[in-house]
This record gives sequence, C-alpha cells and structure tokens, in this order.
Amino acid sequence: MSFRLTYATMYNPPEAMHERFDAAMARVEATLGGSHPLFVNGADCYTAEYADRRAPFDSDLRLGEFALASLVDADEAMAAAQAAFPAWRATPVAERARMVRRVGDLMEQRVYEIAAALTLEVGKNRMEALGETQETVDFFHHYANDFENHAGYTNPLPDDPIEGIASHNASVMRPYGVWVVIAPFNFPLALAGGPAAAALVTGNTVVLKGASDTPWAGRLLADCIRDAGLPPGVFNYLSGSGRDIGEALVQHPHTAGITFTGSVPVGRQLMQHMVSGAYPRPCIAEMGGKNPCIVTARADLERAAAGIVRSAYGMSGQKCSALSRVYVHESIADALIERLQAQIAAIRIGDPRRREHWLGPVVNAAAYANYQRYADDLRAAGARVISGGAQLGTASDGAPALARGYYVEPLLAEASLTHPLWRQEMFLPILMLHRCGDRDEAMRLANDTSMGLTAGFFGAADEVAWFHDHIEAGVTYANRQQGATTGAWPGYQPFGGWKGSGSTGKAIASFYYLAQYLREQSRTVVE
Ligand SMILES: NC(=O)c1ccc[n+]([C@@H]2O[C@H](COP(=O)([O-])OP(=O)(O)OC[C@H]3O[C@@H](n4cnc5c(N)ncnc54)[C@H](O)[C@@H]3O)[C@@H](O)[C@H]2O)c1
Ligand SMILES: N[C@@H](CCC=O)C(=O)O
Repeated sequence: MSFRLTYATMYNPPEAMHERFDAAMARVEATLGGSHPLFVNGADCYTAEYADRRAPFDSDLRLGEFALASLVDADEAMAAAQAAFPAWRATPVAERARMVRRVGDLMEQRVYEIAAALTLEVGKNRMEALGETQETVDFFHHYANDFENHAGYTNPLPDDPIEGIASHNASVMRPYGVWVVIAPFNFPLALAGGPAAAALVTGNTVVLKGASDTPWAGRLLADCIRDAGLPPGVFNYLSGSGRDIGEALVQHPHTAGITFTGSVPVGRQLMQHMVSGAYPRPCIAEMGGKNPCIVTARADLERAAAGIVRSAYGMSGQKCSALSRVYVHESIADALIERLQAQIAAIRIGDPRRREHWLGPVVNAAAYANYQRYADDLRAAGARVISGGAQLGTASDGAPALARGYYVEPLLAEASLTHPLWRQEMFLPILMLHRCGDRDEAMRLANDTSMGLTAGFFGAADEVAWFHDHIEAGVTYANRQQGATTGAWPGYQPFGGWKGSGSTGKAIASFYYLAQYLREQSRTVVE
C-alpha cells in the first residue's frame, strides 16, 4: 500500500516528506516579516490596526504583521456575504462542488508551505502540521463528494393518493444564508476549512474568524479559496479578537448560522444567543474535552503506554481530543507507570521545525503560566508528580536554547479524586492517573464528567464490547497505540462530542454532517 498521511500513519513517513518539508520551511522563512491583510468581498482588505506576531518557540522570530479587523470590516464582510448569497445558492450543485474540490486541490499543491506556516505559527511538529493541512484538503474533497452523492439532498416523494388529481411532492434542502465560522487556535486551518467547506458546498456564504493567536492559517486558506475562483463575497476572512469581532459576528443581523469550535464557556454563550432573538438559528458548537482512558488488568501494556503518551502529550496536550485522565487496574498500575516513564523520558522537546523534536512549545504566555500554576496546585494538594512539572528554558534547568519559547515538561501525576483538575480541561501536557479496583469503577469515573468527546480503552478483545456499551463519548478507540484518544481523520473516524462537548450529536465528516447546514423545504405542487 502506498503511504497515505493521516494522524494514524504520521509516525512513520517516507523520507521524501521530510526533505520536502525542510525545503518548504526554508522558502517560507525567507519570506517572513510581511503584512497580512484580511480578505473581504474577493479582495485584500487593509485595515488600520495590525498585530505583530512571533513564533511560540522563539520570541526572536518575527512572523509578520497580521490585520486586526475593525467592527466596520466585520460589517463589510457580512454585507458582502449577504449580497453574494442569492447567486451562490443558485449555482448548480455540480459547479459548487467543483469549486470546493478545487480549493482542496490547490491546498494539496501547497501542502508543504502551508504546513511550514502552521509549525511557525502554532508550534506544532512537522507531522502534525502536514497532517492538519492534508486533513483540510480531505475535508474539501470529502464534503464536495458527499454533497454530490446525496444529490444535493433533493428527494422526490410519492404523489398524494388523491384520485383524479396530480399532486407532486418533494423534499428539498436549502441553505440558510450567511454562515459564520469561528475557529480555535490549535487547528486553525482544519477547523476553519472543514466547516467553511461544508457551508460553501451546501450553498451558504461564509465569514470566517480565526483565533487571535493564529491569524496566518486562515489567511492561507483564504488564498486557496480566492485562487480556486469562488465569486467575490462568497468567502470572507477576518482575524481579530473573539470578544470584539467574534461577538460582533455572532450578534450581526445577517448571521443565519454558526459553526463554532472552541472552549465550553464561549460555545455555550454562543448557543444561548442563537436560540434567543426573533427566532432560533442553528449553532454547531464543537467544544472541549476531558478525555479518559481505561486500562484493564488484561491490557497489552506496551501498546497502552504508546497510545497514552501520544494522546496525552502530542501537540503539548493542546487537542480537544487529548487524553487527560487514565484509570488503570491496580494490579498493573506500577507496570504501566514504569512504561509511561520510559516513554516520557524518550520524548524529544525543542524547536518544532527540526525533525527530531516531537514536542514543541505551548501556544502562548498564558498557557505557559497556567502550566506552572497547575503543576504547583497538584503538588500543593499532595499529588504524586511522577514526571515533569517544570517550565523549560528557565535559568536553572540547563536548557538555555529553550528560553525563548514556551516549553514545558510532559507531566504525569497521581492525584486524589477530589482534586478539581480531574474535571477541568487544562489544554496542556498534563495527565492524571488513578488506580481502580475493577473495570466498573474505572467506567464510572471515566463517565463522571460533563464532557464526552473522546475516550480510549486498553484491554482484552472480549472486553471491547463492554467498553463501547458503557462509555459516554462520541469518538472511541480500543487498543489503539497510534493514539489512545486522538487522531480522527475525515472518512475514517467521524469526530464529534457527546454531553457538554458538542451541541448536535452529529460528528464532523459524518454521514449526517452536511444536512446541518441546510433547512428542509417540503414542496407540494398540484397540476
Ligand atoms: N470539539 C472539537 O472539535 C474541538 C476542536 C478543537 C478545539 N476545541 C476546543 O477549543 C478550545 C481551545 O481553543 P481556543 O483556546 O481557541 O478556544 P476559545 O473558546 O478561547 O476560542 C475559540 C474561538 O472563539 C473566539 N471567541 C472567543 N470569545 C468569543 C466570543 N465571546 N464570541 C465569539 N467568538 C469568541 C476566539 O477568538 C477563537 O476564534 C479547547 O476547549 C478545545 O477543547 C474543540
Ligand atoms: N481531530 C483531532 C482533534 C481536533 C481537536 O483539537 C483528533 O482527532 O485528534
């Protein structure tokens, strides 16, 4: 089988992938320092204010200046999207699908350059960055194909059974209008591009807002959409603060629907807003996780340790799918901990541009400070900190090369079940472990959370059905060493949360996803 990049295969890429990434990184670095405007109504939009941005792994490395949208810019983007809606909605399905697919094609041609930019902007390692870019390509292709396969969701229905009268029926799905997409910092391309692709192919027009820490990714997406030839106003890109520009978009009278990906508090606020007002409007909110993994007495511990470490610490724990809680049978807990310690010790931390570094920094100064606060909280509460617990690059740790970045150690701790961090999403490389007397106790604790995004299991084959029957999570993995709770890929693993992790119960890239961007119209026509 030829190599196909997914989050499950990214651990063993062909050598050529490294060579191409290194070459692309050199090209992208040679152009750093430029000015990056917004994209509104088919044109670059130069605005009054710009934010200077630096790499999270090196404060001396200036990426460039990125436009900060004003309220006027937001209004212009919404007006452009509203004006473009009638013609885009009327564009034949095949033509919309062709253009959306073309965005994916163009992004695929630029996959190495865009991945290099993601490494520079977010601090993720090269395989995570290449993975995210390829995932975005796949979203554009997947949704274009899916919409065509559903024949645009138009379904003829039987004529009414009225004698002597021809009364024809059909169900037609129609787009809503201007769809606002609000993206998080950690997957600023895929979680902007995926929802945008879904909204566009179904006939909505889009205004995208990127996260404040990651304005570059959205602009690179906008370039692909512009070059694919989508008409002016169909897609618009803004970067700026959530509190100002995000809220302005959410409150805007043209907003017909929203896809928000981000934290629980913000997601809940948006959902509440969208059900209030003159009438309720759709809000697809993909939110946080507090993802558990159960390890039973009969688990393969080598496999478990590999899967746990990849999911707890990959991308410095800054994935909604990241593993933060392990419940392990007491009879094998020490053996598992020993293996986890060995795996953690082997993690190479440093400049994420270099292929040997699996772990880069956390995203910003606030996350860096939170890490130390949580580590100190755990210690103060009497937790047993088994590995990690310190920021790196401080004067005393002997790693001055790391001093210009937000580097921290992967942390593993055993803590009392009453500790508040068992319930709080930290979004950092912090894993907490608890020893359980039996698997039912482990399941009870795993489900004792208001969130339900992903969950992992390591045990015997005849225990897997029990895991699936009882676990309360939208994305589940059994005995997966490629990632105990992380690494879903469009077309392979639909991705969406239960309980407080998601608002719809329908997953990204699932069979049911695109229908959420459409409203049904029942049509009866009597001859
Ligand atoms: N379920 C998923 O698929 C998924 C995927 C990735 C990340 N996440 C979650 O995202 C979070 C991390 O991302 P983050 O720190 O960027 O999240 P965040 O909630 O701080 O911000 C997300 C986006 O919302 C914007 N925003 C903030 N306040 C706003 C407001 N009042 N009105 C409108 N927009 C506003 C931000 O500017 C950003 O673009 C974690 O909780 C993580 O679990 C979930
Ligand atoms: N889709 C990614 C997570 C995205 C959220 O941050 C995964 O499955 O690991």
